[in-house]
Parts: sequence; C-alpha cells; structure tokens
Amino acid sequence: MKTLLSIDIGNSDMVVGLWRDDKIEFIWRTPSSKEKNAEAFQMIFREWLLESDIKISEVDSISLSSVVPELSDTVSKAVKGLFEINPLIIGPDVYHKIPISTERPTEIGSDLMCNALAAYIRAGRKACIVVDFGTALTFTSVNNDGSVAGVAIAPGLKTAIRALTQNTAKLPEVPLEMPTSVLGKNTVHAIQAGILSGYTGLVEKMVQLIKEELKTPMNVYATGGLSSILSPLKDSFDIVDVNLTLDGLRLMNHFYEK
Ligand SMILES: Nc1ncnc2c1ncn2[C@@H]1O[C@H](COP(=O)(O)OP(=O)(O)O)[C@@H](O)[C@H]1O
Ligand SMILES: CC(C)(COP(=O)(O)O)[C@@H](O)C(=O)NCCC(=O)O
Ligand SMILES: [K+]
Repeated sequence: MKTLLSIDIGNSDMVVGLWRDDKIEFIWRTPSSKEKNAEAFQMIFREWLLESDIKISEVDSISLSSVVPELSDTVSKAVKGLFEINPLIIGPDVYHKIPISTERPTEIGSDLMCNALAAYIRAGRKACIVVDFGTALTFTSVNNDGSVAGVAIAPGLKTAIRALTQNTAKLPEVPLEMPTSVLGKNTVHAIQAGILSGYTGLVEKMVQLIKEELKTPMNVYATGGLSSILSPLKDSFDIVDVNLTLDGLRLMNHFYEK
C-alpha cells in the first residue's frame, strides 16, 4: 500500500488529501494566507496528522500544485522539512509524462492540468470538460487525443459577489443561496438572482458553446468548493466531485513514477 499526500494550493484555500493507493482517506483545508511561514504550515500539517492518527513516516510521496506563487516555496519547504520527502511540483517538467498535453505549459494553471488529467482518465481517455467552481470559475476542455483544447476563466461565485460589494456603496455581501425567482424583491434577492441565476445560465451557455466548437461528445465534470451551489445545474454534470483536483494530483504522481 502506498500513502500519498496531494496538496492543492488555490487562491482561497490549500486543500490536502491523504490517499492510500487510489482511495482518499482524509481531506483537510486551510486558508491560502500569505502571512503563514513554513513553520506555521508545519504546525498545521502536524495537527491534521495527529487528529487523524497518522504518523509522519507513513507518508511515501507528495505531489503539490500551486497557483499562488508566494506560497509554493513556503509549503514546499514545510513538507520537505517535516516529511523528508521532495514533493513532486506540478508544472511543465511533469507534463511530458502524462496523457494530457498543452501548447502553453507555462501559462496554464497547474490545478487546471490536474483537473484535465483526472477528467480525461475518468472519461476513458475521451474528450471532456471540467468546470471548476473556485475563486475563479474555470472551464478546461480536453480533446479526444488528450490535448487541452482551451480554457475559459470567469470570476468565481464568491469573487463576483465580493466585487459587487467592494465596488458599490450600498450592496451587501449576500449568502450563496439560489433564489426562487429572478425578480428580486429586496437587495439581497436581487443580487442572488443576478449572480446565482445568472451564473447558472453562464455555465450552461459555456458548456453548449464548447461542445458546438469541438463537435464531439464530451463528458462534463464539476469540481471546486462551490460546485454544488448552482443546484439547477446538477443534471448538466456527469459527475460532481469536489476532490477532482486532488485526484489529478494523485494521477500526476502515478504517471510521473511509471
Ligand atoms: N467543504 C467546504 N465547506 C465550506 N466551504 C467550502 C468548502 N469547500 C470550499 N469551500 C469554499 O469554496 C470556495 C472555493 O474553494 P476552492 O474551490 O478550494 O477555491 P480555490 O481553489 O480557488 O482556493 C472558498 O471560498 C471555500 O472557502
Ligand atoms: C485560473 C486560476 C486563477 C484558477 O485558480 P483557483 O480558482 O483554483 O484559485 C489558476 O488556474 C491560474 O492562475 N491559472 C493561470 C492562467 C491559466 O490557467 O490560463
Ligand atoms: K482549485
């Protein structure tokens, strides 16, 4: 049995999964705050392991994706020190080992490459789309041959609401709840209608346009912390899996070591 730690540093949270072979056993989450140093991250890892009754020596390998450059070295240093393992840092040096290819390896987020890999394998190496509801709302499309067809990026749900609050005098931050009507009768409902109902349409339209442009059947997968908020979309996705990026990290390690 092999124990792997997969670390996904996103713009909101660092999410860590502990895998035993291909089963995820623990998932931990902490804010991606740039104020934390390596020692602070080590403390967090120690606490997670302690509460889950895992020994440091049980971990065999680590894979790490970061789309927050300020945290990449800090977390890498933290895990090297704590586990005495060199993490596999997901980036262009790894991509030639996996069944996913991309024309601009330095530009695409490593989390999106993890998403693409996990989705492509689940789709039985067929064309697919991953919709990631994170800080950003991203659409990553993969062709039948495993090449990334393209990415679309929009503000994530919380990011869109925050942008409204920050750029207006009178709009409050509202809960991410689907309204029952698009005719808001108060400010909170009006914002919920514009963002949540509006984004439902955005996602449907994007998936439709991608399929029209690529002219091939595509499975559609949803991931990201906010992937279940837009409830009318649940039948639009073949799978909703908040751990898809972590699965991609596990697969990155699998293909790299093969
Ligand atoms: N299990 C969860 N419980 C509560 N909030 C969550 C959970 N997962 C994610 N979120 C929230 O969803 C948002 C997006 O998270 P995530 O997909 O991890 O974004 P990113 O990858 O950009 O860091 C964040 O605001 C996060 O706090
Ligand atoms: C698009 C992203 C901001 C998404 O990050 P997240 O929402 O997961 O925090 C990230 O993948 C990124 O910085 N990408 C680089 C640009 C690109 O992928 O084309
Ligand atoms: K993410």
